[in-house]
Amino acid sequence: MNGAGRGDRPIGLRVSEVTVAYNNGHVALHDASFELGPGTICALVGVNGSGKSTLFKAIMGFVKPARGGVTIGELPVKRAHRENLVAYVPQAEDVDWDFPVSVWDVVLMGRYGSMNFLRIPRQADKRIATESLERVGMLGFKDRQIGELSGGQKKRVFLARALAQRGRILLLDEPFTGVDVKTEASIIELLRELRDEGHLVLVSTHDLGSIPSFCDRVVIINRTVLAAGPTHATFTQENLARAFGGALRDLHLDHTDDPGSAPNTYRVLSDDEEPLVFGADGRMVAHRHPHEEEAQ
Ligand SMILES: Nc1ncnc2c1ncn2[C@@H]1O[C@H](COP(=O)(O)OP(=O)(O)OP(=O)(O)O)[C@@H](O)[C@H]1O
Repeated sequence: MNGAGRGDRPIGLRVSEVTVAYNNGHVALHDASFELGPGTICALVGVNGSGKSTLFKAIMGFVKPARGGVTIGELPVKRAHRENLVAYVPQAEDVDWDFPVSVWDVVLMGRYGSMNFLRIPRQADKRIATESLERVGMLGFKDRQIGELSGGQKKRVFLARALAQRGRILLLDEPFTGVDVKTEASIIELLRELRDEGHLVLVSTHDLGSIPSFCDRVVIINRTVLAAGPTHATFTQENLARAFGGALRDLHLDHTDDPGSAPNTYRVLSDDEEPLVFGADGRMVAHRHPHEEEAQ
């Protein structure tokens, strides 16, 4: 473990004018800038191909920006990763599930950065791996091969690996894709606990409807940062329309049932998950249907 080192302190993240071009010349991100402090859950949203995974890869040091840079707790990326400050939960498609390895081995990998070159786990490593599996409700599966788990169970095991790493920053690439409602709720609960312990959690998701319920901040991207800030100010109809354009279903509801009151106009943006409902003033009413609001 890092003992009383930097790994136990609150750590923020700064992305400054990051431009990433792939070898084929495609510029996936240009001039992307935002800053996040510790004790925060931030959603990263954008259409397919908008550069979310590329941004994670730049933060992880897997791709090198052509311009700009990332600092993690004031440290450059390489140094921050040597100090185990960032844990990453990749998209399911980025993992080779046929690799013959048990759930226990996957979670112990989260401890590699703290082990010596022989990678023999100490009691403390085993204790942390056990606690991490317990925290995601997967301890009972510890001897299973990773390839034999369901999609949602695999996600929870990778989350346990990230927890075992004890990074102060957690990057989660689409953790809710293909998981059931109960698992999503338990992952969100865990992210809230981590936020309250001072972690910074950056989570990319297409599940727009759930964002206002658990994210303090939002970064909206489309090959650059379109908007970044507190959820209430950033997660607006206007910004979402800019980012998603025709990719979201957009309904207008004129709500004129009560002849005695002024008509309310609702606008519903939906990504086929929970709909987002905005009032006539463009402010979010709820992430539910207006008729549900009415029934309360
Ligand atoms: N290794 C690569 N080589 C070339 N182009 C790439 C590479 N990886 C990604 N891209 C391109 O960069 C752009 C951004 O991809 P990225 O995976 O970052 O998007 P994303 O926002 O994570 O998308 P999704 O929501 O579909 O996961 C896309 O146009 C993609 O085709």
